[in-house]
Amino acid sequence: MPLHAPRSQRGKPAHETVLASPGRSASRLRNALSLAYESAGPKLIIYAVLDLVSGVVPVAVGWLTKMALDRLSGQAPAHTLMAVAVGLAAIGVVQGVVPHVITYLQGEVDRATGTLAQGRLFSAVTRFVGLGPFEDPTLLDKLRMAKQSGRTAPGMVVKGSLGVVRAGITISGFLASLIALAPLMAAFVLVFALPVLAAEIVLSRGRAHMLWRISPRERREMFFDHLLSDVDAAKEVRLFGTGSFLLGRMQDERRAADAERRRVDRHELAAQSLLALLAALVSGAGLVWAIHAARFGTLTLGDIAIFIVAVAGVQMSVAQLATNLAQAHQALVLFGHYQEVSTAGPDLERPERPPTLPALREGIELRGVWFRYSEDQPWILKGVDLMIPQGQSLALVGLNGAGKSTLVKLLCRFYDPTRGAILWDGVDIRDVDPDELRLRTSAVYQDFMHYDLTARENVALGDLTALDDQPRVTAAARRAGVHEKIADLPQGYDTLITRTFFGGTEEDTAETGVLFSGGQAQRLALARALVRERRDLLILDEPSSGLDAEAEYEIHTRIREFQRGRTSLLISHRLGSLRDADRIVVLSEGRIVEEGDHGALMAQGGAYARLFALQASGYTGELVPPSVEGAAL
Ligand SMILES: Nc1ncnc2c1ncn2[C@@H]1O[C@H](COP(=O)(O)OP(=O)(O)OP(=O)(O)O)[C@@H](O)[C@H]1O
Repeated sequence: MPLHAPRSQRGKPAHETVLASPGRSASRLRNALSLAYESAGPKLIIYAVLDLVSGVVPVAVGWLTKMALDRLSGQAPAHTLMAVAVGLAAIGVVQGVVPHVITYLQGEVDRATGTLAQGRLFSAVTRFVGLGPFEDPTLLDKLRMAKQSGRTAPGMVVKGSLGVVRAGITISGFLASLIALAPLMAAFVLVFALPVLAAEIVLSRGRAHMLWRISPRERREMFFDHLLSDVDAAKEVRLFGTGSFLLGRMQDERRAADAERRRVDRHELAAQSLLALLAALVSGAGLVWAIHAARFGTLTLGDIAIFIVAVAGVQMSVAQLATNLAQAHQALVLFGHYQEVSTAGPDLERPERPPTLPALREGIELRGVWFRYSEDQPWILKGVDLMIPQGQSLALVGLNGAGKSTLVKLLCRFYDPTRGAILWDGVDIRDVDPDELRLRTSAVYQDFMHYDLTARENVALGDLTALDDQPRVTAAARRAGVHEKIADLPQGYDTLITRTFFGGTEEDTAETGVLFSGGQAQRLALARALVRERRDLLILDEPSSGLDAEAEYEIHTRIREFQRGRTSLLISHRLGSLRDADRIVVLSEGRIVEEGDHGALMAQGGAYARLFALQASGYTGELVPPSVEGAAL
């Protein structure tokens, strides 16, 4: 079952998924512990043994203290006093050293599990075939929590579970001591312990519930936080003076989330104060009884000492057990998000035994393709039939929002058509391995990426086999018209194209990283697509929108040469750059309304001709007939 909620359900808080059933908690506990064992086996075992042994220490201290007092007060033979003192001193050493060793081992276990968990989480995220999961708010919340908790939750589960067992050992030791001294008191303390545990579990569930409820607010807060500190947003924020407005929105989100946190904190304050009061009453009553019993000689001085230590020890350990239980429970809930994301099935069907995808021979066909982003959203493509023949260049023209980029996303299988099919030489692309499909495709997207990496890496990310192949990287950069610019940089292709961070070497200076202009960054993105040589399909979605006229002309000439004999799909609002395409297709409101080459479409005098004339008039200054001016696609 796909992890992300159907789009029709998006935005609904999934509270029911937050609180795990006992069965689910047990399976999460098993998985968290096995993750910790897998990543830090021997260290985990030593950590567990030391942690559990430290649960016996308070009981041993109680008994040794009783023995020392009984010997000192003459209520027991004094010849073993020195042995008791040595025992107490030895335990003091253990109490002094072991916690530090435990803290170190705990850190080691946390680091090892965190690294393994992070690897698994992001492997799962990169396994998503399409873009749908990244647009699903429920999944984004889970992912955010999984990212936070993947690093810490397994360690917290281990710590919490060990804490529960350790507290259990201490409680059992003290209860056994109390049973030996005063069985009624033992029963009294035990009966008191149960509601404390129950209350802590209820409180912990309430906190987990609250954390899930406020997570959309935290996500919005992070969004405003990003806007207020992001260099790209800084220009508009300053020019439009939106800083205080955005800050206000950010703080509104925080205040609303804080109100929820405060409500839960107050519940916890009230409940825990009540429990502490009850604890004080129980131990007070116990103390009165013990002193009374000592006056009548029923208890020795040592008995009173161990009695006081045992009552306090049981109460403290019950509180610790409850806290550890609550922590482990919270960690298990968070671990649940991690587990859900990291074990999520594919978002789009992957065929089990896909046939190998041969090189394109005939062409790619869109057959009756209908598409909408979700059931509650309008149709974007409405029955598109289109052939992209092998070896030909096809240009796609249309007004903003016509569906051009959507069609490109379907060709790359980022989404599946809602109806109809896309066929690669007659084979439905849903039946082939998406990775193979993408290996045969190259693209520059309208919203192209810039990586805060070196110039070489920015180009070679298009095909990692080119990372150490300078001639290929240079050839791609030349085709994209960015080679000269890179060659002039302080470290050439090894220059970081960012000022965000440096490479970490001692030679780093302020000159090490440089910033590229928008057009130069676009050329890098183009080089990245062009380094993917010998691909069957090249998609260029507005590849020159940020280029100056000279660069645009030059690059389109080079692209044309590069494209010759290749299958390509080109999208541009600058119609002049498309006129040499073998075929031009006009998309309007999700339907193909015209197609042909430039000459045929101009002769037809339809939407394309009107749009072309309108654009040309901007350059020639010729008047455009009213029919053209009012034209819409
Ligand atoms: N991820 C998405 N989820 C929901 N709707 C979307 C998504 N992406 C695009 N749309 C919608 O699909 C429609 C077509 O968008 P698309 O980007 O395909 O248009 P386009 O023809 O490429 O436009 P432009 O020329 O402005 O780039 C738009 O109305 C847009 O709002």
